[in-house]
Amino acid sequence: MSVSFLIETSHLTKRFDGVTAVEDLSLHVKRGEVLALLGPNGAGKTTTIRLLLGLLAPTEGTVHVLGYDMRRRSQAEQARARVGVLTETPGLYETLSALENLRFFAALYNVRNAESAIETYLRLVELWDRRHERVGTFSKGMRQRLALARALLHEPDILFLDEPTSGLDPAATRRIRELLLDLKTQGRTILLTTHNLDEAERLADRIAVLRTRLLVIDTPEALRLRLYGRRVRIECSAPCPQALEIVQALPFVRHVAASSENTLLVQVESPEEQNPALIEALVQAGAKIRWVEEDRVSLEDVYLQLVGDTEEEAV
Ligand SMILES: Nc1ncnc2c1ncn2[C@@H]1O[C@H](COP(=O)(O)OP(=O)(O)OP(=O)(O)O)[C@@H](O)[C@H]1O
Repeated sequence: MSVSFLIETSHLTKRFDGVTAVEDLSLHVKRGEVLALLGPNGAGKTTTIRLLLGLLAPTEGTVHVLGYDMRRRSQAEQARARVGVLTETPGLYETLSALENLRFFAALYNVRNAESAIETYLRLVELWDRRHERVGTFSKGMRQRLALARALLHEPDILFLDEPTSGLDPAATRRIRELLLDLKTQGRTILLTTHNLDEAERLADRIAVLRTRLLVIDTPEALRLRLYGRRVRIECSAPCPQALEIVQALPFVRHVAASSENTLLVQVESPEEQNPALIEALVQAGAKIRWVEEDRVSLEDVYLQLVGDTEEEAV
C-alpha cells in the first residue's frame, strides 16, 4: 500500500474520565522522517503513542498508521505487524538467553530468514558475543539494546520509541543514541518521545512540543529562529557604556541585551549581511571589539520558553 504519510492524525483527542490527555492533535510524518515528541510530564506523549498503536481508542479525531485506520481492530492489528515498538520497560523473558528471546519473537512475527535476521540485529546492538547469556543477568542498557534488536527484527516500516534512553547511564545512553543515529542514516521512519533535548536535536528532523495540545512542530533550527532570530555575541576588551543605545538604534537590530559590562547579545535577521554595519557603528562609537561570534541559543531555552510561557497557544 502506498501512502503519502506513514503517520497521520487529525484532531486526535483522548479524554480519561474528565482528564484530557491529548487534545486536537494533527500530525503528519513522512517516510524516512524522525520526529521527536517532547513535553513535560503528563503532556500526553505516551498516550499519543498508545493511540498511534491502536492500543487506546480516541475520544475524537482520526489516526492512521501506514494507511490503516487504527480505530478499527483488524486494521490496527495489520499495522502493528509492520511497526517496531520500544518502551521504557522492554518486557523480555528473563530466564531465556538473548538468542532465545529473539527466536521467540521471530516466531511470533513470522520473521523470514529468522536466524540471519537475529544475527544481523544482535551484531548491530553489539550483543552477538553475549547471545547465550540469560537476559536476567543483563544490565538495563543491554536489555534496552536487546529490545531495540527485537523491535527491528521484522524490518518494521516505523519504529516507535518511548523514552529509549530513560534511566540509562551516560555510556549506555550514548550507545543507544549511536544506534538510533545509524537507523536514522538508514532512512528509517522513527517517532520517539524523550525528555532529553540534546537527544531530540541530534536525532530528529522535526520536533513536536506537546502539552496536551501541540504547541509547535518544526525543525530544531526553525524553532530557534522562530523564537530568537539569530544572535550575535560581541565582546569588547573594555566597557563601552553607549554601545547598547547605539546598537538599539540600528534599523536592522531586532533586540539587544548586555550579558555583561563588556558583552552584547544582538538579534539580527542576517548576521552575514548586517554584521559589517553593526561592527562599524560600534567601532565609530569607540568600542574596542575583541570577539564577534554567532550565539547559538540552546534548544533547552527554546523548549522552556515554549512550555513555560505559552499557556494556551497552539500553532
Ligand atoms: N489510563 C489512564 N487513565 C486515566 N488517566 C490517564 C491514563 N493514561 C494517562 N492518563 C493521564 O493523561 C495525562 C497524560 O499522560 P501521559 O502518560 O500520556 O503523559 P506523558 O507525556 O507520557 O508523561 P511522562 O513524561 O510523565 O511519561 C496525564 O494526566 C495522565 O495522568
